[in-house]
Amino acid sequence: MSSDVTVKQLATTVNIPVERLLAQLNEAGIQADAAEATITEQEKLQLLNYLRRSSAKKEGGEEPAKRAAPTQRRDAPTDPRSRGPQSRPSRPSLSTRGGGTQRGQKTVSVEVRRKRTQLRREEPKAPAISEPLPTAAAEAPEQPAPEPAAAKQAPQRGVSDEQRRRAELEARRAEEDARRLAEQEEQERLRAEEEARRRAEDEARKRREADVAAHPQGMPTEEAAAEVTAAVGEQPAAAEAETAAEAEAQAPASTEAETQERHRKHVKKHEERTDREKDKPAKKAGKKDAGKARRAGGGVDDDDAAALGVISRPSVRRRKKPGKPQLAEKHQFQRPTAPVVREVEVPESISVADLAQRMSVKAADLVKILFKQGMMVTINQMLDRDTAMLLVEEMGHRAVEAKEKDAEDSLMELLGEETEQAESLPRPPVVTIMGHVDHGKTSLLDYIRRTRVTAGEAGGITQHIGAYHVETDKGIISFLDTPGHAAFSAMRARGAKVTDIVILVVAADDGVMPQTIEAIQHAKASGVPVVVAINKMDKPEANPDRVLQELTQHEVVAEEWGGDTIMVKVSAKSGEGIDDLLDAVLLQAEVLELRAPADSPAHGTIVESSVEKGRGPVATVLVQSGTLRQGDTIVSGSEYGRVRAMFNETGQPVQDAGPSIPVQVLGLSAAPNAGDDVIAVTDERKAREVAELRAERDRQLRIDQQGAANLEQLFSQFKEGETKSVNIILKADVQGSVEALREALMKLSNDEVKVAVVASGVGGITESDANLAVTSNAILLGFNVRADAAARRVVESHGLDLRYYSIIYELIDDVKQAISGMLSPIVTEEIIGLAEVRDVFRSSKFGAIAGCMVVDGTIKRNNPIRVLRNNVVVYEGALESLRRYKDDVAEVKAGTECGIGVKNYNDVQPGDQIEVFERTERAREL
Ligand SMILES: Nc1nc2c(ncn2[C@@H]2O[C@H](COP(=O)(O)OP(=O)(O)OP(=O)(O)O)[C@@H](O)[C@H]2O)c(=O)[nH]1
Repeated sequence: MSSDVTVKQLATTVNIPVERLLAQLNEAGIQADAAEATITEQEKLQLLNYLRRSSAKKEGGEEPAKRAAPTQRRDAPTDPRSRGPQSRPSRPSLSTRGGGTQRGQKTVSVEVRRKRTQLRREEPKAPAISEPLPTAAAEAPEQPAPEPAAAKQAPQRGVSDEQRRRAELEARRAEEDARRLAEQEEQERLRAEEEARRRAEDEARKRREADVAAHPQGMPTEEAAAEVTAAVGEQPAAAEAETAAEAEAQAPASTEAETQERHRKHVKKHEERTDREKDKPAKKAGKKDAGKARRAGGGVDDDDAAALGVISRPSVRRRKKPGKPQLAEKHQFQRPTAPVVREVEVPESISVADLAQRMSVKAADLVKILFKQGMMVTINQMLDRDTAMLLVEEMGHRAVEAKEKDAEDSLMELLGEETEQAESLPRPPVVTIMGHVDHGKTSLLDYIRRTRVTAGEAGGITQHIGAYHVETDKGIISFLDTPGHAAFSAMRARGAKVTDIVILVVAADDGVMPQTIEAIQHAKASGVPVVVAINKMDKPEANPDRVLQELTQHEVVAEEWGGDTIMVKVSAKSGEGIDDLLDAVLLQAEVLELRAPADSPAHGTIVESSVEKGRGPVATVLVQSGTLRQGDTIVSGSEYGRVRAMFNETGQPVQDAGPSIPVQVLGLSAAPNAGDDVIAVTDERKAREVAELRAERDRQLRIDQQGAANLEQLFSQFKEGETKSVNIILKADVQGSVEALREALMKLSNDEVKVAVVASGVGGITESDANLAVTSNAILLGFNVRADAAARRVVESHGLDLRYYSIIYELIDDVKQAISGMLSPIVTEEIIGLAEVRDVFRSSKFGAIAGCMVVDGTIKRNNPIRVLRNNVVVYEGALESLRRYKDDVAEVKAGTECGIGVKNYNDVQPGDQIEVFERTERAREL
């Protein structure tokens, strides 16, 4: 076969214009001026050499021979035609193409080849493929043909790179998924392992598939581009095909090896994690399994899918799942930006946890805050109200004192419910008689009682129990047996609204007098209707019209004068008009429509009480609603008890008493006060609880109102001549001091003021001393001794006056000056901190350092101190050093450890206390 071709044929073969080929031939020194000119094989080679030289010059001016070697070496593994001298045309082909604007493309192609070369470690078939080289060289002029192909391959290679990256990304994501899933397959470990293995296999297969899918598309295309770019002519096609096939076989092989390695690592990691984390909920794992299965099947994560613009079914499901979190995010977004200020109700005492809950914060946060403030607390520790309120304010909320719903409240609530439920029936009126002195109140009450109260069989003598009831033809009336508005207003002041109707007694011979007016005012202020009894009508000087007229001036207008007040002319002496009066009262009661339930627990008021010899506490109870029965447990004020017996106003025992009926009750723990309420309760324990609560409240009230024995108060009272004795309880460190002080104090007594040392002794002030001070209204004086914690509690709760002294003169002088009312400005000592010595360290440099725990207040570096041993002062001085760890500090708060060095005192012992105090002076106010 002749290798000679015409220029046209060659131009067609290499796909360049004939003119351009002719120009190149001419430049190469080959005579060819027409398309039909024949080009010999020799001329072809000549052209090829020319083109190669030309390319070399353009690329760097190097000689082709010099440059050939590296080119060959580089190309050798991939391009079989580069082997041997014939392979050189491959470079000129590039050069030819690379001239001018084509250069960039050429460079890209070379890079691709190199890349592929790196992937292919072996080139066993290179010699075989090199066979067509001469042909390839001969075909050199045909190089322009690959140009478009190469140009097209560039984006293709880009796509293949993208695919490879994606495949790798997939692999990585699959691994990540596997890891996440593995973490959540705890309780179903075996199954999870099995499944993970299966999934890992799936992934590996998928990755292989992905790689295979990526490489066959990418590599051969890329390879073809490289081959086409490198080779010229059609002959290399077979070799190229082989190379491509080889690449196909090779590249996945290496990728697969890597994949398998990754897979092995992944499975191992997964198993380790699975073993490590077994305690997560199986449910979660199950859910994740489902997701895993989906992902394994889909092979593409949602993110990938999104990146690829693909929405797979699993991804749709996964998108659905975060629905709630999305909502939550929405809420979060809408969360108010301003701090939420809560109104926090703070009871007397509250645990840290409860307080945190009321503020909707973590208990641990409160513990932290308290810790910063020097309080070491646990979440279950109870905080007092003051601390809790400060804490609430600290957290930015508003603290309000909680209104405690105590036993009393709940009892009253229960009573209210029961009263409401019971049927309300008409009840008798309760009457109080008021009027001016000597207008005949007592006489009237006595007359009614004497004539109306059915006397008991035993002696027929009516009892004075503070109230009685009478039975008339028209109904029952109860009278409170303590006349006068003072008693009435006293009851009112105690909140007892007992009276329904007031009988205002006005002596017909005396008319309206000052107390008559007061009575009118009291009755009106209370909204209680008045029935006027114009008394002493039997007297000749009686002038009822004058009474009517005077009453009118005080807006009490008789019916006959156009008003609404019933006025009855009576005589307590003769009994005239008494029935009319009772009728009038019942008529008024009718108007008032008085009703109360009878079938419910009793609720009433104490009218009178006393302690009688042989009977114990006796109380007259006016039942206001319900029925009081013998055997009932009642609570009255701060007393309680079981109704042992009940008597009526004639002294006869009764079993029960309904609304508006007064009875005398035996069985209370002590005599309650007039005006105290009486409540029947079903449970004695509850009665006691309420009574104790009230007793405590009363006690506190008394303390608040009166205060306890106070030196300043006593001394100020001396001036007013109200107090004639000063009671003192004296405790000192040694007997000598006690005696000396006692004697000195006794000498202070004079004719006007008596100083009484109620008790004295050696040692700290104890709880018993403090209690004695309470009962004897005494002042506590400690000389070189201190009160213990229990004593301090009593002192605080009763507001006792407790003073500490270290100098006898000062103590005596204080009392003396106080007595003489010449107290100079008061120098008070306030103990601001107390530390307990836990351990003592000896240092040659610092002497004895006491390792302390601050138990109360704050230890301040510059304040004076005292060292106490068993509550007795053993040293007074100053601090040498105050340290926290190695730092010198100015102060240390309660609950914190510190190191204390006492100036000039090295005898500190574990168990000692170091108190830090502050002296303040203030002017006396007398
Ligand atoms: N003639 C006459 N004297 C009466 C009548 N009522 C009371 N007295 C007399 O008036 C005096 C005072 O009567 P009391 O019943 O003590 O009057 P009181 O309002 O209770 O007086 P105090 O308890 O001091 O507030 C007594 O001497 C009675 O005897 C009456 O209706 N007619």
